[in-house]
Amino acid sequence: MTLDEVSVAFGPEKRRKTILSSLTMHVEPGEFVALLGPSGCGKSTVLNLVAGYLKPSTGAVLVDSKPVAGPDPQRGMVFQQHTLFPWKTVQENVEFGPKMAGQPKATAEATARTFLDMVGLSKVADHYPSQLSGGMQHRVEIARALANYPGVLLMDEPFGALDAQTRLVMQDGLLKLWEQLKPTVLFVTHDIDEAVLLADRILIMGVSPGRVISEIEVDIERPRNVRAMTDPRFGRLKGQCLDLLERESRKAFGLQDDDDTDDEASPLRA
Ligand SMILES: Nc1ncnc2c1ncn2[C@@H]1O[C@H](COP(=O)(O)OP(=O)(O)OP(=O)(O)O)[C@@H](O)[C@H]1O
Repeated sequence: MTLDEVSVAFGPEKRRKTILSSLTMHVEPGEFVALLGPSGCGKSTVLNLVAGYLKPSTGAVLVDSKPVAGPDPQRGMVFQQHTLFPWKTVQENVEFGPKMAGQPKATAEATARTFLDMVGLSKVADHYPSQLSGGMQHRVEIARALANYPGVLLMDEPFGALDAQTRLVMQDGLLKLWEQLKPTVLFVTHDIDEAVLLADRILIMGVSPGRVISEIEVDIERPRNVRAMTDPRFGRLKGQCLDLLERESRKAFGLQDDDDTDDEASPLRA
């Protein structure tokens, strides 16, 4: 997946606001990349571009070396808010995509069962979304996206609304699913721990206009689980992310940078 010199601007000509400018990033097939950045820097906009919900004002968005022309089930999106069909059961929600893709009824049902099993929800297949907890609904969302066997999984703060415990379970589950299926993942989060735990690489975005300002390789071996958080490298990587994000967040809020006089020590110089 490649975004090449992408810019996005919204609004009428006189009050046009540039959201992304000359943004370039490349994600290898099967790579797990997290996007971190201050609120409003354009993380969701990047996902919307790759999903095909939005076209760049300039530049190119390529998946499998082809320009993204519009939404495609091969690029599955999982949001923070729930988007399940409330009138369909869990099973029906998950088999919807395979059926729309033309799978025979029995095959679509089997595909849905496979993915519900993977996310540990076979027992509630005949429940309606309203009968499930928030965490369970998220697992259905993930099963629904995966049931299309997407090459690319786009996740927009998928666990942002969950309590800390449920979040750990979901992160562990996602690590396992990713190991099994190896989709390319672009994962937006505000949570530094989550980014370090899950990603192969973290892209830090800056504001005004949004662009990638730095990238951090996560050199903690896989397969991983939540215990990776106790690895000494985890703390070091977290510190690097914090330094970069703190500076960008101050900028986003229009605050003076404490380190302006000490540029040599700035992590941005690394
Ligand atoms: N359709 C639109 N029309 C006008 N402005 C938009 C539109 N979509 C996004 N924006 C603006 O683009 C900027 C970036 O939004 P985006 O949601 O991509 O940021 P983000 O980094 O994901 O933010 P957050 O972390 O708060 O979710 C914001 O200032 C937002 O108001």
